[in-house]
Amino acid sequence: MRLKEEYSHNVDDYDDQVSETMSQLSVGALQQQQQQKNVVVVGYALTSKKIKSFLQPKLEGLARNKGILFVAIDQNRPLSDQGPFDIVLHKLTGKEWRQILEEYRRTHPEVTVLDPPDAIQHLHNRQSMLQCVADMNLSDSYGKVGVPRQLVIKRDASSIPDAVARAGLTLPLVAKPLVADGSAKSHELSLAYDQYSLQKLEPPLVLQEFVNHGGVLFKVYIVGEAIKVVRRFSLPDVTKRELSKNAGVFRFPRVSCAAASADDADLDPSVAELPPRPLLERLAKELRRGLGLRLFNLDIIREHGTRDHFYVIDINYFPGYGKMPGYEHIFTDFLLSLVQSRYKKRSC
Ligand SMILES: Nc1ncnc2c1ncn2[C@@H]1O[C@H](COP(=O)(O)OP(=O)(O)OP(=O)(O)O)[C@@H](O)[C@H]1O
Ligand SMILES: O=P(O)(O)O[C@H]1[C@H](OP(=O)(O)O)[C@@H](OP(=O)(O)O)[C@@H](O)[C@@H](O)[C@@H]1OP(=O)(O)O
Ligand SMILES: [Mg+2]
Ligand SMILES: [Mg+2]
Repeated sequence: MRLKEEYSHNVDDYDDQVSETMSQLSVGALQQQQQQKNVVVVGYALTSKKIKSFLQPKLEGLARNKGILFVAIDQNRPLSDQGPFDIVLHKLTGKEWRQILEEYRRTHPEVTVLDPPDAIQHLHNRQSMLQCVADMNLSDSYGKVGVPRQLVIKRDASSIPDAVARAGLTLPLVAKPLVADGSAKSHELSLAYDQYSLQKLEPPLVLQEFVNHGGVLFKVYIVGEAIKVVRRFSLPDVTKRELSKNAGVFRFPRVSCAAASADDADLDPSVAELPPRPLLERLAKELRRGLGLRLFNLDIIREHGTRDHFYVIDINYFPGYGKMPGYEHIFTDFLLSLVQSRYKKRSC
C-alpha cells in the first residue's frame, strides 16, 4: 500500500503535483511520488466512451482528495513498464488483451486486476451468463430468484420452430444474440410473437421466454460489497389477446437505457416496490463468489401479479457506473478498501 499518514496534510500541495499529465510521467517519477506521498495508483484500460461516462471530473477530484490517482494505460507499451499500479481497471475486448492481462496477473501478484479476464469472459455468452443464477436456486422467506426458461440456437434458423416446440417454450420469446461482448450487434434484440416467424432470426442466439413484469425493471449495481438499485422502464406486458392477434418478429431498441429512468415516475406500488434488500444482498454475495467478479450489474424483473417472484435477465461487466447514484463515493471507498485489505493481509 502506498498510503501515508502525512498525506492528508499535503493535499493541496499534492494536487498541484498530480495535475501535470500523469499518463506522461515516467515510471521512475511515478514510483517516487508513490513512495513520497503514498498514493494509490489505479491504471485503467477502457474505451473512450467508458472513460467519458465513468471517469467524470467529480470522480477524479474526489479520488485525488482520497489519495487515488487514475493513470491511463498505454496499450502499445508493456504493462510492466508502466505504473507501478496498485489496481488495474479494465473493460476492453480481444484475445490478445486478455493474454496480456493474464500474463501481468501472473507476474505481478501484488497488483489487483479488476477483474480476472476469464471470469469476465463468462458474461460474454448469454448462456453461461445466467448459469450461476440458475444453479443457485435462490428461494427464501423474502422471495424466489430464477432465470427465464431459455434455449440456445447455435445454427440453422429453419430448425428453430421445431426446437422451440420440443423445448416447450411459451411465446412470446425474446431473441438475444448469444454473444454479449458489448458490441452494438450484441444489443440487437427482438421480440417474437409466433413460432413460424422464428425462422427469420439469425443464430447464434438465445431464445428466452418473455416474462410480464409491469414494464419496469430493477438495475442492481454492484461494486464490491456495495449494492445500489435503480428503476428503469422496460418492455410493456404482452397480454394473451395481443399475443393471439399479432405475428412476426420485432426488433426493439435499448429500452432500459439511462434515459429510461423510472425512479421518479408515478408507478403502481406493486410494480415500483424494490426487491427486498436481504434477497438482493444474498444474490449479490453468491454472484460475487460464483462469478468471481466485483464490478457488475444485473437486470432483475418481478413477475407481474406476484409479490416475490424474480427473474434475472441480464448481467453486465463494468456497467455504466456513471449513472449509479453516489458512485463517486462508493467507487473510491471500494478502491481504498482493496488496498487496505491487501496491506492487512501482508502485515499478517
Ligand atoms: N426475459 C425477458 N422478459 C421480459 N423482458 C425482457 C426479457 N429479456 C429482456 N427483456 C427486456 O429487454 C431489455 C434488454 O434485454 P437485455 O438486458 O438482456 O439486453 P442487453 O442488450 O444485454 O442490455 P444492457 O444494455 O443492459 O446490457 C431489458 O432491459 C428488458 O426491458
Ligand atoms: O453506456 P452506458 O453508460 O449506458 O453503460 C452501458 C454499458 O456501456 P459502456 O460499457 O459503453 O459504458 C454497456 O456495456 P457494453 O456491454 O455495451 O460494453 C452495458 O454494461 C450496459 O448495461 C450499460 O448500461 P447500464 O446497464 O449501466 O445502464
Ligand atoms: Mg440489460
Ligand atoms: Mg447486457
